[in-house]
Amino acid sequence: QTEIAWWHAMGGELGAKLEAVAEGFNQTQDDYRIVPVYRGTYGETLTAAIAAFRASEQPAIVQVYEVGTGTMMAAQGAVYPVYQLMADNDQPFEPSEYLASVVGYYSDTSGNILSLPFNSSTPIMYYNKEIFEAAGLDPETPPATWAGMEAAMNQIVESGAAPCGMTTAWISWIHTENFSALHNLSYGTLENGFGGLGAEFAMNNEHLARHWDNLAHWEDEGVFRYGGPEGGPDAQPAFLSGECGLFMNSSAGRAAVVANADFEVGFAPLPYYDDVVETPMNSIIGGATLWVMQGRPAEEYEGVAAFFSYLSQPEVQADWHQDTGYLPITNAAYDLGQEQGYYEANPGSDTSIMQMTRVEPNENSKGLRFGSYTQVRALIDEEFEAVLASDKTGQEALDSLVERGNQLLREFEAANS
Ligand SMILES: O=P(O)(O)OC[C@H](O)CO
Repeated sequence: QTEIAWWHAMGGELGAKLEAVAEGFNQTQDDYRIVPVYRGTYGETLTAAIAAFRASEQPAIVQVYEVGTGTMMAAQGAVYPVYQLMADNDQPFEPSEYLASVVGYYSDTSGNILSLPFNSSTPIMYYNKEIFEAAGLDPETPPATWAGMEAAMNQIVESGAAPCGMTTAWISWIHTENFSALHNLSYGTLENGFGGLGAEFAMNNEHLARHWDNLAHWEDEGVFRYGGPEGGPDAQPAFLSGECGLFMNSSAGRAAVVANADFEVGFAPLPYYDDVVETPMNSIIGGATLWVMQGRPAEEYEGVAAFFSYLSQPEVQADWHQDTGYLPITNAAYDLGQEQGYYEANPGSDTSIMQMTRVEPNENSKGLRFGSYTQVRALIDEEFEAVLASDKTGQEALDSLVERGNQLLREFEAANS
């Protein structure tokens, strides 16, 4: 039996479900055994995979978050493109069967898909209906705008319904990148980096600056609680324990919410500033894809291709989507959920899909692709924390982010062209 290592970044409920998916494949045949290995956060997993490749100790499969795509695409020689892997191993693979917005994110300029869409998500809002009721808010009408959010946060705290109005995961992904997409604001030149390595950051606009200032102001007032850097590890516990009434997180936060919330949870699209856009754009995808690394024995690649075919089956995809809150990656998996009556039986389970597909994505909302973005994400957290500490205004922090981020982009461009 050939063992195939799969490095991943899924802890908690998601990790358990990922292991069940691998075991599901292992049970279907005897030739290969997928061995999942948890490597920490997305950032840590990507860094570990690159270091392992340099030391010739790379796994066959590594799960890389969406913002690592630019780095992986540039890592020629390290990556075995998925379209090629499937063709080399005679496994059928039809990109048009996958959701268009997901395929576009992970294809090269010739339209070839380079990594396997496995767990794509998009951020949504969760809220505690019991806290809403206790605060005198309508539990069936979550705030749609940031003005409504401010009023709801204040009412939750002032009424004594909970000590915290709102908390959030991912300042970078939700309150910087998706914020820009929803409000139809450019994040960077050259179509947010899709047009080539020469792109520059351009997110230092007054609207994002105001939003960062607002978050800092609400934190000062005690109605917003910062969840920490990168994924915001303190946010989900603060929501699940009933301390914060509203919570923004990946649609895949659904798994933990369903497993652990002992109150009724509402699901809603992300709020927007109605003086910036009349109606918000689509949100952008997050989550991760599976990249195959070069340099492993041929029999491992046969097994990887068979595993990827297994992962793409409608039943496997639909189960994973429904159990976790990740998007249904194939059209067939979404159709299957509809036939099963899943979305009707589970109100809010399609909030993510609706929000992502409500308008045709444009160059500000189809996503971003920049090199060295793991480091840029760390800069976003650092600059945002400087605003929280009142060391900088939102505008000063974003100007500094653009300058420091562009420095990283120029270094990345020089190293990869
Ligand atoms: O929590 P996930 O897996 O949906 O990922 C969130 C972000 O997209 C990571 O960049």
